[in-house]
Amino acid sequence: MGPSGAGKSTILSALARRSPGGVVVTGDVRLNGRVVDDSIRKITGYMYQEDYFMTVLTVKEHLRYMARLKMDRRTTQLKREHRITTLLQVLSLTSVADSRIGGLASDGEKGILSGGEKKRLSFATACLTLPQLLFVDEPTSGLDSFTAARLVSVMKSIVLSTGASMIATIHQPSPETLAMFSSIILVAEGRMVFSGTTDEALHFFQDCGFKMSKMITEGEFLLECLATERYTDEKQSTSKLKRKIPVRKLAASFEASKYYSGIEDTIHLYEQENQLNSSDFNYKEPFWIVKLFWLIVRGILELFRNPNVQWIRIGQKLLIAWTAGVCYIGTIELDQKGVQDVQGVLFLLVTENVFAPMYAVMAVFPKEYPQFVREYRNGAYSPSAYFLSKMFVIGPGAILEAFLFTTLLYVLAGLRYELEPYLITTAFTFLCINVATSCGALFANAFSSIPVAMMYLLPVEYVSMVTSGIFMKLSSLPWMTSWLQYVSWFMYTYESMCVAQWRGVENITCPIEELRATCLLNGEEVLEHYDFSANHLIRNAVALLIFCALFQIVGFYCFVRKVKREL
Ligand SMILES: Nc1ncnc2c1ncn2[C@@H]1O[C@H](COP(=O)(O)OP(=O)(O)OP(=O)(O)O)[C@@H](O)[C@H]1O
Repeated sequence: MGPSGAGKSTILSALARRSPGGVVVTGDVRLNGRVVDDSIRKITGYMYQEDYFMTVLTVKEHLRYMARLKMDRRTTQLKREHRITTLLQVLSLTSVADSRIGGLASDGEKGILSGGEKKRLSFATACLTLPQLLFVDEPTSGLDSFTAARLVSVMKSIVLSTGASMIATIHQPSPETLAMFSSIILVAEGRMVFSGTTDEALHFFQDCGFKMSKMITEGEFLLECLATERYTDEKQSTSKLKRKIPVRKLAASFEASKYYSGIEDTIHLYEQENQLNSSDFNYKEPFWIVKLFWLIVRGILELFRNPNVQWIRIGQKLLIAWTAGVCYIGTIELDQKGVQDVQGVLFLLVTENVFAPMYAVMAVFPKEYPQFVREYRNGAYSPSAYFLSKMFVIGPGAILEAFLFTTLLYVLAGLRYELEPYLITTAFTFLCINVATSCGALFANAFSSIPVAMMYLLPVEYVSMVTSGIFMKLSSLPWMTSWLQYVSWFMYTYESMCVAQWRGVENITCPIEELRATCLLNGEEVLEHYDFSANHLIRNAVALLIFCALFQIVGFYCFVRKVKREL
């Protein structure tokens, strides 16, 4: 307990070994005398001050997925369901078990669960694994004093029923709430100022010269003793304190007091009597592949539940295909004008299948990052399982969009009505889209923010587009930039689509016989005109697969590096 900014959350996360990146923690964290490492994350529960949930899930679904990701792999389905049902009942969440969790206030969405219900759901999530030690950061913030006291009371009964311990930070407890804590640690300016029972704390501060007015509660009195701001004019102070003592001095007085030596004796006793043995950590987390599976299932469910993500984008795609397609209806013939029209449609197919999926993926990673951080710090899954699950979840949606877009535009524009060219066009659309999504994942994770990522991505995209053969003859590229065509995934896709349309076309009409020398008279000439070769299909497919793999590997490396740096 301590005033705002005293360092409560910092010390709690340090004890739970969940400190954010950049926070330097010195010393050991000991559990019954034994030094613990980061594996403590898997065997302890942690409830954060702010809630982050996948808001389109229902309360029960959320708990079910978290149970699959976190509960001991030996737990049976029956026991999992029983644990969820019990928690829902004890935390009075049964009536909202099938309601969607709703958005965060900061999302601008209206939340379906109330603030108190979300706090209880957070607590249920932290309790799922029956942890023997629970860290709870400001469980009562934002709640009225009655609801806060009720919540702490329910938390305490759940924790006691499993024989566990709970360490909570608390800002301004009501007398009822404060009375529920068996001992308190008072913190100010990042220092421990007192540790013991509430009664001992009152005695300690009164010994230090503070006088408690009858007008204020015990909690208010303790907070006022720790208040760091100094009043220039005593009359401005609502405090009835006799005098102010700097926190540094208070901490020194505590260290010299009998209460402090009592703590040292207790620690010593615990070290001797309560050495943990390895069976205390008898927790077997679910297998990596099982976590990956449930992350994919959860991601797919979210995708289908969230119309903004999927259905609207599919509708938008079909609309673009239709709008573009109707402009070409009846225009494509095997003549000189038709060549330009076909090349135009192919250009639309390539660009539309690159930019939209790439930007969609770029938006996903930063949006979900806060929730990933929470779940990762709680030991729910690894960065590799999360990253791969995203690729699996985003891939099919993007492919469905591409398939619908390509098919509609292909038919409306009247590209070659034969199975083989259609299949080649669709296959390269799939490959291109996978390269684009992988590239989006790479840039989203390689840079600190999306604007910075865009700053680097746009030039790369433009170079890739300019050297694709759409805008200039590849043979006319100057020698120092001609190699760029081989790193242009636009080029590999565009060339393959051109081959699909023009390979085997034997006659393209020329309007004026005298101009035959300047006309493109068959498909082979069209391909030659663009410096493309009909033999490059396999090469292009392999190149796109290599791009995809490369972007995924580097993207994953950047994601892991970012996680390691920040967490
Ligand atoms: N021991 C410490 N040494 C240096 N800086 C610290 C220490 N403890 C906390 N801080 C810094 O003080 C600031 C406030 O810390 P923290 O958020 O933990 O406070 P809090 O008591 O939880 O605040 P609130 O009640 O407003 O959530 C943070 O910037 C944190 O990095």
